[in-house]
Amino acid sequence: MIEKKEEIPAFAALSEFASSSAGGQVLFATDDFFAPCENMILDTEPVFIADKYTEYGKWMDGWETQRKRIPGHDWCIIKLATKCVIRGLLIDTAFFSGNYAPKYSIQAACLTPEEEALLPERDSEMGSACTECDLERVKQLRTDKWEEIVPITALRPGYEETRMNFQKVLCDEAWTHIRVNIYPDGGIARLRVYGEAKPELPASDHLVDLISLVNGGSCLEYSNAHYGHPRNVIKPCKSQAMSDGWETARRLDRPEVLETYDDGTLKVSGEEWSIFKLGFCGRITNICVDTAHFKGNYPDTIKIEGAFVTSEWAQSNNITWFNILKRSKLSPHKEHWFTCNSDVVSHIRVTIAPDGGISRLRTFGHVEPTII
Ligand SMILES: NC(=O)NC(NC(N)=O)C(=O)[O-]
Repeated sequence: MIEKKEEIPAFAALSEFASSSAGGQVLFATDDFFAPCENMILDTEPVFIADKYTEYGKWMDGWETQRKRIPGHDWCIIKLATKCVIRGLLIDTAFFSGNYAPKYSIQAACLTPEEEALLPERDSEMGSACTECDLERVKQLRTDKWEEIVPITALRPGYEETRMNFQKVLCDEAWTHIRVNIYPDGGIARLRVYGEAKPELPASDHLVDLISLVNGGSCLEYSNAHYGHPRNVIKPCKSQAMSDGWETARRLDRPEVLETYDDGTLKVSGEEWSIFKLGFCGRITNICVDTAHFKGNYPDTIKIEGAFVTSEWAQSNNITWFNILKRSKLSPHKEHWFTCNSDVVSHIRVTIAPDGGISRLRTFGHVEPTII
């Protein structure tokens, strides 16, 4: 019998707001005995190392609490990368077989910085559990602020065919924090929160990165994402590895030199592109293209165009693009800063030639407040 592979739900293609590279952060956990809660938001794929043990027990690549011998359950608070509407979740129990959390629920809230400051300082040491005094401080966060967005739901163990626990969320409110409850205890390898950013409108005299994930930017289309998806380049932090950037496959038509550019350099045939919707419409004045970690595989050149599109995005073929950054040479493992003076744009198209990888792209500008 051929086993049916589980389908990945459509919401998993949306922006992701819990992982640490997106800017997610663990603020509180009741227990980090076997493995700290921060592991749950790591960007890397979880791994299992059979003979790796710590002084507390088996080393696990996830969040794992101790076996509870008293009433209650374990839980943690995660600050999301930005205020967002949550459309779905992934609770990956990879490699937690006899020790996965059997049930979970999710609550969400919009917390102010003052409320966040009520939380005790985070101690992410393995072997630790929160104190009564910590719990008292957390209780000051009013419980009426927390809305249940996923009721108590069973999880499946971390075997290859059952580890991916996807959960659709039906709620149109926007949240800044979530509380992950596990019943009564156990382990979760990774948590992902998918949705749409709903950031506050920045003041018009502030220079903001209009394309940033945390300001609501998103990737709409691309020609090639063989080694890394272009949505990575709009994450707020500096990338930590080549895998956390946009990297295309090598173009097979690449060795054919077609023409010479005005500056005398040779143009190698082929190009790859990606298209982004900006979080806010605005005029771009400063661009940063970071090729960090791309050394033998940085693109030869980059070109950036913009468009102002008021209707719902359908397809890129009938869009009129205008130039924002003319074709510019890139170099390995470096931030490249450019100044420009664009008209108001809502979308940008990035063209790299002939292929290769970039780790981050920043498009700083002023929000055009009349056209949001
Ligand atoms: N073999 C285990 O994983 N045991 C325990 N967990 C760890 N990490 O040692 C447990 O059962 O909770």
